[in-house]
Amino acid sequence: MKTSIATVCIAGDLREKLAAIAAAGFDGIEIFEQDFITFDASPSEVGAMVRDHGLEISLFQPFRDFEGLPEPERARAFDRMERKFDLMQELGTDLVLVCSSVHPKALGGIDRMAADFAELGARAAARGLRVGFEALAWGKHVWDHRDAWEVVRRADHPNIGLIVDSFHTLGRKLDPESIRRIPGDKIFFVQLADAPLIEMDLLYWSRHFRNMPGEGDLDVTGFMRAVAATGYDGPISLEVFNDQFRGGSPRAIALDGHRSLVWLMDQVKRAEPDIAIDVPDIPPRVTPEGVAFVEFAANETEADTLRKLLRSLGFRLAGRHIAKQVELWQQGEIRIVLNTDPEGFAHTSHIAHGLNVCDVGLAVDSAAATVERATALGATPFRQPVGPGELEIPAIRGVGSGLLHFIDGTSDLADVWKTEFQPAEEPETDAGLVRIDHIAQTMNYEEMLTWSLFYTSLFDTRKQATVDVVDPGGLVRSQAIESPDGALRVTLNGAETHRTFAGRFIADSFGSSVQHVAFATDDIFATAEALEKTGFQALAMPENYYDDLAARLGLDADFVAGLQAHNILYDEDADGAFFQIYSRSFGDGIFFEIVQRKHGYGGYGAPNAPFRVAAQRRMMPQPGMPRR
Ligand SMILES: O=C(O)c1ccc(O)c(O)c1
Ligand SMILES: [Mg+2]
Repeated sequence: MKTSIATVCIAGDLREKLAAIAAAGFDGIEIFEQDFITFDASPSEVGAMVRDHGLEISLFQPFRDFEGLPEPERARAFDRMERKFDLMQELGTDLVLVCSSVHPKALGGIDRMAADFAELGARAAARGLRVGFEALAWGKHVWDHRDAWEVVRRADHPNIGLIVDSFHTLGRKLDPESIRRIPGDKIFFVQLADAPLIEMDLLYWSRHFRNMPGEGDLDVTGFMRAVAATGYDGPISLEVFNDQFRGGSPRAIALDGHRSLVWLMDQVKRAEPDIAIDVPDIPPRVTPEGVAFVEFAANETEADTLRKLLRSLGFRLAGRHIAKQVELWQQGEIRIVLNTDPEGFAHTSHIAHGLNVCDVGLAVDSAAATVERATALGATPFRQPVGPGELEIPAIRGVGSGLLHFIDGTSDLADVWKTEFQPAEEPETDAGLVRIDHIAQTMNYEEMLTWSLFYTSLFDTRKQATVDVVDPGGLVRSQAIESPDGALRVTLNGAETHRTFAGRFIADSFGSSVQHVAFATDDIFATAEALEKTGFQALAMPENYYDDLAARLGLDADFVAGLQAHNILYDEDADGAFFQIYSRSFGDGIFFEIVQRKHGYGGYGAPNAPFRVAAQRRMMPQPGMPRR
């Protein structure tokens, strides 16, 4: 199955767009007329430029306000189309999209429109060209693909077909199943876009908020299943109008687009096993089993700070690497790897970002299958030289600057801690931290969709609704991505400005990455008491917070006093309760969190986030003042 993307989807001039589209692996493009007109080269030069990139022009679009016009506008529309036919022939494409009319003079009537298309079909056929009719969700008379299909059916011309666009169908809440009964050879082209569910004017929503399949809330998979069932075997093409994408990195957006199509067609193929769909077989979405380790890159001074902090959190040094300056710190099932080695990826990462989480290890069923799926989705596999006695652990580059390693239980990989580390013989210590609850990654707001698509396309995960966290320096949008059983929980935090605590972290560490790691305890008060003995310094929460908490949730005074005594933050949802303790931040604003989930609490303490952020900001060094 061929893939295509409309040139409107991404930033840059036509040349930059083509380079990015070709590099991402697409087969073709929809040339948006605007992109052609603004480019200073002849149609045949543009056609050659596209083909030089190994791409074909799968569609020329849009042609507006064609059908249903009275004379003399009708004759004018045909003349106009003849000029565009000339252009298409010079460009080297045989298909044009006509979108349903919004012309004030356009008349209704299926037969009138069908007659216009029948005549247009004859003119197109004379030149060996084809015309596809698309129902815009806000068309004057035609705004439903079923009506567009009826026009095409009655036009009854081999050179006239239907174009379906998931946004117009799903945005109008039309049932995509109605597409299943249309003959596949009468569908000339398929455009795909997703969008977040926001109540607003259809046209505005379409022109500014579309996103890649899987990035929004529409059932693009259901739409594409119905299309696939018709036997349609033409290109599947992205047509995404999005303000951020237009100003984003052409390469990154093109890669996201290609990834979304690979994900989509894999979903469709699995859901419709009886339909022959011409896409390669790839391993299924991976079920994460947990976070196997979190690795910090540090220099010696930073490593000392981190060691002290880890000890104060109840961790112990569990092992030293057989060959490298790498330590393993452990508590419960939590493994923190501290890498100060002067060579390798961690060192390079430290040079670029300073103290940072350079690597996250995930436990999966099959590490090899995970890398295979990730690679099919456009991720870059990672390798570095393996020393004697070391294992080759499958890895990829994550979306930020870090790595993701995959550890499975079926091979020697499960024994990596025994194979590569010598026990440190330190006495067992414990503050009751048992496992990693979640990992929080911070990025610029514009990168959030890239990250969420990365996780949701590779792993069996779902997105929670986005919440806004108000930082005194601006908004931070936060979205959780979770596997069904919670074994992997990642929160994505998109900073709009560099004045927020999260934004400052990105600026100071020169890139997006893990800003905090949350450890789970099964008894927050026991943990808090243990931490008092180990010298842990919690982030101090103000009295105002506790007064409000008591009032807001109607809590018992003794209970609130207990929370306050240990700087514990608290939240409740319909199911259960949530307790949080924060560490002070270190490095460029990294911190740890300790959480307890009671009775299936499903969130992340979003109501507490503004108060936590404010407390962290109070601890930040102010100009001319020492850090408190
Ligand atoms: O917003 C528009 O006008 C427009 C144009 C062409 C399309 O294919 C489309 O889906 C929307
Ligand atoms: Mg369209």
